[in-house]
Amino acid sequence: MQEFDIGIIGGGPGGLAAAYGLHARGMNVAVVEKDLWGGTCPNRGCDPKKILMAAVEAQGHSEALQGHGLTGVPQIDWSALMAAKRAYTQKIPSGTQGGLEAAGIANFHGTASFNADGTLIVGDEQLNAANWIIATGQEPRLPKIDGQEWLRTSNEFLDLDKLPQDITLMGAGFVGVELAAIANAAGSRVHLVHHNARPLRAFDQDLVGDLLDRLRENGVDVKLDTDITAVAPADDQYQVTTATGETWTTGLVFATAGRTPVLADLHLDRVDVATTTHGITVNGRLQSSNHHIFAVGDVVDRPQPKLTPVAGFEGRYLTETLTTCDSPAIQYPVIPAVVYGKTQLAQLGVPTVQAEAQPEKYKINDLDLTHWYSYQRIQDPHARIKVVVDKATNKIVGAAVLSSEAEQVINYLDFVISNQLGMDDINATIMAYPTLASDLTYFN
Ligand SMILES: Cc1cc2nc3c(=O)[nH]c(=O)nc-3n(C[C@H](O)[C@H](O)[C@H](O)COP(=O)(O)OP(=O)(O)OC[C@H]3O[C@@H](n4cnc5c(N)ncnc54)[C@H](O)[C@@H]3O)c2cc1C
Ligand SMILES: NC(=O)c1ccc[n+]([C@@H]2O[C@H](COP(=O)([O-])OP(=O)(O)OC[C@H]3O[C@@H](n4cnc5c(N)ncnc54)[C@H](O)[C@@H]3O)[C@@H](O)[C@H]2O)c1
Repeated sequence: MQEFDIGIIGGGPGGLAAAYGLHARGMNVAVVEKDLWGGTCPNRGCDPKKILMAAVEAQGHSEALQGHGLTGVPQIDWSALMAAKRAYTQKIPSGTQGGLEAAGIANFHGTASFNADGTLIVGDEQLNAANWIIATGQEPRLPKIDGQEWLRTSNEFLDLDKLPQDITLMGAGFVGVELAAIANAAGSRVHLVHHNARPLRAFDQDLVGDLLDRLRENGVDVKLDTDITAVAPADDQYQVTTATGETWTTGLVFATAGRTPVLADLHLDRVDVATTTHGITVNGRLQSSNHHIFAVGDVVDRPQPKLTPVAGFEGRYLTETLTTCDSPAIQYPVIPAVVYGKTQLAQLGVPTVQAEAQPEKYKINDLDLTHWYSYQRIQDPHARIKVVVDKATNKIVGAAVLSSEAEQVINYLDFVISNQLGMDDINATIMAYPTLASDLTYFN
């Protein structure tokens, strides 16, 4: 039996943030990982996806400048792009584990499960800790349809040796829309199929509509209100069937219909940890129904979006909580969300739908940016922002942005909102011109 102050299950962004923070505060910490050290984000999530997106973005910028100074649209060489991605991801697990070793943090590779006495089994090892942190993340959900066994997931997409000429994505959430943008840019015919009329439902629906229009213009077959009911092999391809009897043949079908918490191996029933279908139930201190077991990251049942910076924020919060008496409940700052692609959709702070419902409190500046200098310069085909302003303070409290530059604009606005800056503060700052940052002056 090995004894620790804190045992952390899951070596992704949430678990690692907690591990390094608690170790720095003098705690004797152990981390357990069953698969790839580093977790989803750097191995099969954000980072590999964004490497593929680099080529997508470059192609999008080149397309926009055809007839405006550039000729010839660059084509994506999938094998070379995948090699570039692998050159990055292959180093992640060993590099992450090496970092733990170098810091002197105990690490165990294997699947962790609890015993009824509250100790943890990892292969042949038995660990005991005063407190535990569960950071086991989420995994792709496979919808229950005929031929479920033929469905692939984002894990396989982000490591495909060869991209089929035709693919089908089942679900138009973050993952489905981003993979559609990548496959479309790389030359595949993409069917993006969503079961209801509200894809990316957490985002401003006008801007989601604009984004889907852009995908359609680029050749993506977007099907809303369409239920895929069966997938069956057909020669070396697959036949897809919908509830209305529509069928088509496609190279591969990917389930992009959401993710589900990774709990199965843990035997949480043995240690009285309450869960829902959305993950581990926690109080404001990220403490589960077992007061010695905490949870962070994607595996937590909470309303905040499941993103890497949120997992890291929670990990750092537990560093405080587990080393300080009477720490307050977690308070999240505003959280930016970005759907990447040639056209990016980003959102932050008070949602436009909430602002529309409270016209006495908020005004919305709905600005078509397409003809603004920053976007004309790069010939961005469609750029729009909705800025939510609190009428009482005249300060920006939220925004929804659609453009090829939305990821940058949303981070500038994050800085403005998080620091409660007003237009006077913005105008008092001299920013390099002409840049996206200097546009901030004109948003309110
Ligand atoms: C395709 C894709 C793209 C994404 N893009 C972005 C993006 O652009 N920006 C962004 O902010 N977020 C993005 N995300 C979300 C982001 O990856 C997650 O929010 C983040 O990884 C959550 O971190 P985590 O530590 O909670 O979980 P994870 O990173 O999932 O880590 C959990 C770890 O726990 C391990 N584990 C599970 N069970 C056990 C067990 N019993 N014993 C031991 N170990 C166990 C797992 O193997 C895993 O390594 C993306 C996700 C996907 C799938
Ligand atoms: N850029 C980013 O930051 C980024 C990228 C990818 C993932 N993520 C994170 O990972 C999480 C999971 O992403 P996701 O896209 O897997 O989930 P999601 O919940 O964002 O989207 C899944 C979508 O699939 C739909 N769906 C469910 N069942 C379906 C079915 N049978 N047929 C068709 N559609 C169906 C759902 O209505 C939903 O809109 C996100 O919520 C986000 O927090 C973030």
